[in-house]
Amino acid sequence: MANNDRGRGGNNRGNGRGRGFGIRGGPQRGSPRDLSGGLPGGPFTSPDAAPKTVPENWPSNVTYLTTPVYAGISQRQRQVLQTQPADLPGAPASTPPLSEVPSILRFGPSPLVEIRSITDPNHPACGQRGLFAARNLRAGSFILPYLGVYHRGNVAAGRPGTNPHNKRESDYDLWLDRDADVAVDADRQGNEARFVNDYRGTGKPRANAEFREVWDPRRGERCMAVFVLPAGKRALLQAAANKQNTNKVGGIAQGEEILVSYGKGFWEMRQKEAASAKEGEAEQVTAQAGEEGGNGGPEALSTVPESPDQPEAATDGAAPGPLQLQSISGQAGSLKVAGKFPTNIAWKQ
Ligand SMILES: C[S@@+](CC[C@H](N)C(=O)[O-])C[C@H]1O[C@@H](n2cnc3c(N)ncnc32)[C@H](O)[C@@H]1O
Repeated sequence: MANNDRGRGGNNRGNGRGRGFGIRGGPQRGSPRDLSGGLPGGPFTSPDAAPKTVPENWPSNVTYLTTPVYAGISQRQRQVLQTQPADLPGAPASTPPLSEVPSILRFGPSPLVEIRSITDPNHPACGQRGLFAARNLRAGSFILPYLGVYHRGNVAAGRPGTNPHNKRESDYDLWLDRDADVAVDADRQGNEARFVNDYRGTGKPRANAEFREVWDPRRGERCMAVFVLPAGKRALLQAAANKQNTNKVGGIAQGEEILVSYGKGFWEMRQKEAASAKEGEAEQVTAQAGEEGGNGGPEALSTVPESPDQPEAATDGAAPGPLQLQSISGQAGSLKVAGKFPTNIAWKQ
């Protein structure tokens, strides 16, 4: 965690905000941009069916949230979250206001996404769940907030079991504000956003979505959210040259999996964990072999995952650039580094 420098870093206030999302000189409070996914009338105004209280395929052992839960964060931290970064003491004058979630966004299951079980044996998260687009989602549009338990981020850093809100390490813990030491953990309580997988190993060359910090005017508070990545410059230029409608460039097609980049630090930490697990197992095998007179054999180690190749996400069809989380926006987030390296991993790239 401590060495994961993605997300809201120590000095990224006003640094790169607005890139790729069109908020430069953009929305003021009370005048949110259209982030509604590009559907006529917006997806939030015309629910398809009677409101559901829990999304389809929601796991019974996880509490479904429609607003965040707060655990162990101070009044001061809460105040920071209830302040636009531009209004924080010391923020550069150029800091733009955060984009706002659509003010008509309803609380509860999102009509834009579906949680699906992953059954494709080639998918590295096979046997788990993933998040899929239930409709065509326009490039750059807001998908849904990332809800969970707001907690002190560094309490559990490197010390599993020390975080009062969650005694186990979490694979769902996202930095909300590193400076204020607040993270959001959706391990046991969360919404559909907790099912967003990383693109690595899925066969997709890059992410099609990202975590981004936003302002929620319904609650007067900042939160993390999942956005469709903006269309790449090259694709836009290409479309313009072909006299195509540039509004239709990029985006996520209905039925496609929504994939982000968790950040290099997340996977690096898992590689380290896997390596030390491998060492630990090797030592155990050697010890057992000594005790039993056997040789342990390579099968004893076969469940330890191979080290993944980690291609960097590019922001468009152009040559791969720096990690997507950095290149798109200073508001982008990454999963905190905690938890175990997935044992079912099958990296193909
Ligand atoms: C935030 S959760 C994503 C949802 C998860 N698949 C589920 O069903 O709950 C993060 C975990 O999903 C798995 N995962 C996500 N993307 C992956 C990928 N590209 N390769 C391998 N495992 C992945 C890993 O176990 C990771 O710790």
